[in-house]
Amino acid sequence: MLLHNYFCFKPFLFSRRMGLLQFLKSQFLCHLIICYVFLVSGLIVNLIQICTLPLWLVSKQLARKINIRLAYCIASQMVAALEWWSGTECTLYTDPKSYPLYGKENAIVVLNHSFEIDFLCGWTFCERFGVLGSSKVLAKKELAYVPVIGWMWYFLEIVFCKRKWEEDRTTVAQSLQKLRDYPENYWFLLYCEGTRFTPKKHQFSMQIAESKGLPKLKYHLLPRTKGFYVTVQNLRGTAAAIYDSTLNFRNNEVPTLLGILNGKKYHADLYVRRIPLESVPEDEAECAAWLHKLYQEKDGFQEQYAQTGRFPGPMVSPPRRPWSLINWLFWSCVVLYPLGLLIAQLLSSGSVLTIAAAVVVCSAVSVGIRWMIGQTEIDKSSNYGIKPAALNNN
Ligand SMILES: CC/C=C\C/C=C\C/C=C\C/C=C\C/C=C\C/C=C\CCC(=O)SCCNC(=O)CCNC(=O)[C@H](O)C(C)(C)COP(=O)(O)OP(=O)(O)OC[C@H]1O[C@@H](n2cnc3c(N)ncnc32)[C@H](O)[C@@H]1OP(=O)(O)O
Ligand SMILES: CCCCCCCCCCCCCCCCCC(=O)OC[C@@H](O)COP(=O)(O)O
Repeated sequence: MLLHNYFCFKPFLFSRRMGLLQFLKSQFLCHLIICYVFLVSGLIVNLIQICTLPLWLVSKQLARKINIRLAYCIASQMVAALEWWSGTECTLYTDPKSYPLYGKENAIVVLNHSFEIDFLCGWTFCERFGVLGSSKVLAKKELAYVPVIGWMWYFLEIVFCKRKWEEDRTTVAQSLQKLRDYPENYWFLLYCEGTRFTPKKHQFSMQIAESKGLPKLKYHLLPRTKGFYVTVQNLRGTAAAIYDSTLNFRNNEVPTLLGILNGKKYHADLYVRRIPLESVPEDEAECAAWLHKLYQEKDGFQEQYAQTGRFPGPMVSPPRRPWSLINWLFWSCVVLYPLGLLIAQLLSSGSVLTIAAAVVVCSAVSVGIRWMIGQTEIDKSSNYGIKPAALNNN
């Protein structure tokens, strides 16, 4: 019961209308198994990643390629939860001429930051275009300490920022420079809004827009331009294009990671415009103005979505691939078999103390996973964007 409460699941009554599969998907035991597989396999992968450290000295490119595959083992489990467990559908609106280039070039992705699972939908598109293991992001430093994902990112050369420009201006540029000779195609994700959308942050950022004489945005926070400028400047000649991406969900749904774990099916729509990198101005002020204009256009696309339920342009649904599921099944076999043996041994031992110790460990793991899921929740979002930078409590 205690474990159940940690996951805040709604009280559940089996109704005839609900299929057996849906019933199973809502069961705490299933969630526990999925989370156990994710956590234990993730920690094993983290350990293997540490073992690749000496290889970096001998062959950096080989070490990177191995780490791309190891990162895939972790990230694709979350993608499998979205596309195979919850059955969430992902539709792409894009120009058919750009479509063949996706996954075949390095690109900087500019995405709105309004949903708890926007990063997971991003990952799902990465998976479908074959760049999941190598995908990158400009992430807040706090995420580097999240077990499994944050630790994996260290080996993937993810670019971290403190969201304090005085400190970030050199570290971010240095990290970006290192990506210039990356051996495989990657998408570099940039949430220019810098934090997740909340009404309070929106109100605050629109005051800033007003003070700068910029038009107000209805669906976005005012974009931060410095990270965008430094990314474009440092990846010029390496990244071919900006993928201006605007995400929304059908039926005004508010998707969550807990919803995905509960097997809830959502429908994501992503509008992507491919903009050649050469068309982004080199001058800093012009580049900032270019980004502000981009966000005004993005706001227009969201308005159109709100009015009509669709984005401009033709629709395609890039097919889901079996690899994320195969990867999950592989890791399940690896980590569930020893667990089964351990449980059988525990029960046959009949020792109350050992069984109590197992329950305590199990509860601790549940609390740990619940904390990790909490990192994705908007109501636990930082104060960034509602206070002067000096007072930020990230
Ligand atoms: C075909 C398919 C296509 C696409 C598929 C989609 C996606 C897939 C791609 C890849 C997937 C990869 C990975 C995904 C996995 C996981 C990702 C998960 C999470 C990570 C996300 C984060 O951590 S977001 C937070 C960190 N990132 C950022 O903050 C980036 C943006 N920020 C910046 O660029 C900042 O400039 C900075 C961080 C570099 C520096 O921060 P600082 O606070 O010092 O900022 P500034 O100096 O810029 O701030 C002051 C200026 O900002 C103006 N402003 C606007 N609003 C405010 C406000 N509310 N408060 C204060 N100031 C504000 C202000 O006026 C200043 O303006 P100036 O004109 O003076 O610059
Ligand atoms: C297989 C499925 C297993 C499911 C259970 C496992 C749960 C693991 C959860 C791992 C979470 C990792 C966090 C990565 C991404 C968080 C993205 C995010 O949205 O970060 C917020 C920042 O952008 C801005 O921060 P704020 O200033 O809004 O604060």
